[in-house]
Amino acid sequence: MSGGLVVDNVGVRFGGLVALESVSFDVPEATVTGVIGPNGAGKTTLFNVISGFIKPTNGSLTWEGKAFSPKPNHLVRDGVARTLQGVGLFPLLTAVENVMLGATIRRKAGFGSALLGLPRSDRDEAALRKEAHEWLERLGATDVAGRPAGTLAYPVQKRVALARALISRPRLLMLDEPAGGLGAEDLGPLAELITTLPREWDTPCSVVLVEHHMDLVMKVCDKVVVLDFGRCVATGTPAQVQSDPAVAAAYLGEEPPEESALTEESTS
Ligand SMILES: Nc1ncnc2c1ncn2[C@@H]1O[C@H](COP(=O)(O)OP(=O)(O)OP(=O)(O)O)[C@@H](O)[C@H]1O
Repeated sequence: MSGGLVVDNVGVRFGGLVALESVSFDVPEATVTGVIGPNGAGKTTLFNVISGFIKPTNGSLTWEGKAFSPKPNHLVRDGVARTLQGVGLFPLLTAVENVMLGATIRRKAGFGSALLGLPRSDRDEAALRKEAHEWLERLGATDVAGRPAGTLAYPVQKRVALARALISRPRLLMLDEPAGGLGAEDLGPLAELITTLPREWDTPCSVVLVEHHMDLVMKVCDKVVVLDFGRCVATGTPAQVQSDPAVAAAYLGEEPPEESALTEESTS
C-alpha cells in the first residue's frame, strides 16, 4: 500500500447534486499530484474532503497506511497543511506572526499560546520567530515581516500564506490555486519550490495541487488527475493527460488541448 494518500471511491452529494462520484487515485510519497478540471468539476470539494471540511457521502481515505477521517482542527497534527484559494491570513497580525501561527501545534509552547494567554517559553517563541523569518526569506518576503498582513500586496500575501503552511513541515501539502493572482515573475520560483519540496526534508512531503494555470501543472506534477462533472476522466503523467481525448472533451469539446490553449481556456 502507498505510504502517501489514497482516495478510494469518494463521492459527495449536495442534495440532488453530485459534486464527486467514485473518485479514486493515490498520491504516493514524495510526489506532486495535480488536480485539474473545468469550473465546477469538483476540485474544491475534493480538497474539502481531504482536509475534513466535507464528509464524503461514500468512499474512504487512507493516509500513511491508515484509515483517515480528517478533521480541520487536527490537520497539522496529522502532518497535513493546506493553503486556501484566497490567502486567509489574519490581516492585523504581521506577516511573521501569521507564519508563526502555522507552527504552533508543532511546538509545546509558542506564539499561539502567547496569543491565547497560556504559559509559554520565551526561548521557544524566539526560535519559532527565527524559523518564521527564515521561511519568509526563502519565499522572498523577508522585507515585509513586520508589516500587518492586510496591508500587503496580494502576491506577497500568497507567499506569506505559503510560508505559514510550510513552517509546520507537512508530510502532505495541499495547495489550492497557488498561482492565482501571481505575475509571471512569481511563477518560476513557485514551480521550483513545489518541485524541490517533496525531497527536501528527512520526512518526505507529498504535494497535491489544484491549479488552473496549466503551464505550472505540466511543469511540476508527477501525476495529474482530471475531474469533469465530479468524475475522474483521466489520470496520468502530464504528457498522458494532455494527449487524452477525454481531457480535450472536458475542456474544449473537440480538439486535443495545446498547453497554451488549456491555459487560456482555464484561466479566463
Ligand atoms: N456547499 C455546496 N452546496 C451545494 N453545491 C455545492 C457546494 N459546494 C460545491 N457545490 C457544487 O458542487 C460542484 C463542484 O463544485 P467545486 O467548487 O468543487 O468545483 P471546482 O472544480 O472547485 O470549481 P472552480 O474551478 O470553479 O473552483 C459545483 O456544481 C458546485 O456548484
